[in-house]
Parts: sequence; structure tokens; C-alpha cells
Amino acid sequence: MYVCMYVCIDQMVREALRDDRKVMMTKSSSIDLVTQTDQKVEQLIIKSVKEKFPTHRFIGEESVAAGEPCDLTDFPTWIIDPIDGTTNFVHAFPFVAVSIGFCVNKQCEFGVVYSCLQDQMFTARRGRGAFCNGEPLQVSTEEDISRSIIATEFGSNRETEAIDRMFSSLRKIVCIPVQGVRSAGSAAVNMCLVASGCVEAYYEIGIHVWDVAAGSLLVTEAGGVLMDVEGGVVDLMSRRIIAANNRTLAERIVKEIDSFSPTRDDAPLPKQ
Ligand SMILES: O=P([O-])([O-])O[C@@H]1[C@H](O)[C@H](O)[C@@H](O)[C@H](O)[C@H]1O
Ligand SMILES: [Mg+2]
Ligand SMILES: [Mg+2]
Repeated sequence: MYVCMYVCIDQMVREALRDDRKVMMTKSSSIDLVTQTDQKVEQLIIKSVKEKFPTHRFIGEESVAAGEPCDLTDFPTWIIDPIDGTTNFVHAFPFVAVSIGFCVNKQCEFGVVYSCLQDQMFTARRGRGAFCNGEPLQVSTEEDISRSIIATEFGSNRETEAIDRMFSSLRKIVCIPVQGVRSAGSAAVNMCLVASGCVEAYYEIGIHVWDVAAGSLLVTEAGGVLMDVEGGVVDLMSRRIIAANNRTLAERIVKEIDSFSPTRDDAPLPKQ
């Protein structure tokens, strides 16, 4: 099932990148884009998994956008971001990933991120390590933020207060100074970069559970840590995350972040 699904998705994304990168609609804001490929890839994944595991549940980005609930219960649940980096996809900017996390009892059991244009398959299983195309991954051993590269993103929220806070945090981090700041345009790819040891840490406020479910396990299985932006335990529904190579760096980033709390992914839908 997995090989067949991988071949179909790979072909679907590559063909669409060549022939059809049109924006079909927007979601939370005018720059929160959806294409037909986002929907087609998600449907393919859900259909393939359902055939094999009819009782399992799903949290899929595009299904939630269409009104499905975003509840993470103790039931086996597949958390799917069919295209992480849709804006990249639309512009053919070459970081486009498919992200699938699988949780039981609210704990991630395995995570897969496929970075389509790099043809890199990142996989992690709880307690069994993280890999890229079968090669083991290890986070960076750097303890000093001033010798680090930090990844972050502005996401698709353009409300003035949120932007002010994001700029303020970023300004403080840049001025530490860090050696560099990077944005891959895909939360999942940023987390794979942390797991691979290429960047020391990634933080973002505004991501969703489907952006980071698989990446979270990749980071921890590669030896890294997850932390909330205020320093507590990360909550995948809270839309805030720091994924770092170690606690020292994560705690250092916490000190510089002007935090805020977007509406949670599992917040009840507003009454019509
Ligand atoms: O919409 P999408 O392309 O699946 O996911 C987005 C990307 O991961 C982006 O890098 C991040 O900044 C946003 O917060 C995500 O929502
Ligand atoms: Mg995403
Ligand atoms: Mg997406």
C-alpha cells in the first residue's frame, strides 16, 4: 500500500508542478492558498489508508477546511498535510512536502515527510530513530545560539499585532546575533532540517497540527527537543512550537519570543 501510495503521490505532485499550479481558493486569509493538488493528494491518502484500516480516524488539512472536526482523541489517528508548502508549490519554489503523522493515545507513533523535489523520504518511528532515505539522522550538537542557524516562518496571518510580535521576536533573535535565519516555506521541511542537523532550531506561531505532527517525531527521534514558545510542554493543537537540537537552544529562543496565542486547532467551531 505504502509504495503504491508513494508512487501515485510523487507522480501527482510532479505532474501538477509542471502543468497545473493554479490557486483554487483561499482559506484563513487571502494568502492562505489551496490548489486542486492539495485536495487530490489528501483524498488519495485517506482512501488508501481507509481501505486497510477502516476504523482509523483522520485529521486532514483540507478535510478540516471543508468542515470535518479537528479532534485528536485516543483512537488511532492519521494527521495529514497533503502539501506542506502550498505557496512554494504555486511558485515552483522547490520545497514541497507531504506530511503524515500517525498517533495513538495522542502520542505520535510514526511520522513520514516526503520532500517531493529533493526526493527525500524522512521517516521516524517512536523509539526507533529518524532516517532520510534510510540513513540515520542526528540533530546538531551546537549549544551556542550565536553559532547557530534558526529557521522560522511568517505563516499566513497578516494581522498587524501578530506581525509586530513576529518581527519583534525575529529582530531579537537576529541581533543575538545568530549566524543565519532561514525559511524553507514548509514547516515540515524546516523540522526535517532540524532533524538532519542543518539548522539548530525552528520556531513558529500559527502552524497547525498537520504541519508539525510528523516533523515533531522526526526531531525527537533524531535527538532533538520540542518546547512551547513560552517554555512549557509543547501542545500540538496550540499552534505554537519550538523544535530544537537541545534544551539549551530551545530555552534561549523562549527568552526572545514575544508570544501570542492563535485560536487552537481543536477550538469549537463558531456557531452559525
Ligand atoms: O498551508 P501549508 O502550505 O500546508 O503549510 C504552511 C507552511 O508550512 C508554512 O511554511 C508555514 O509557515 C505555515 O504556518 C503553514 O501553514
Ligand atoms: Mg502545512
Ligand atoms: Mg498544506
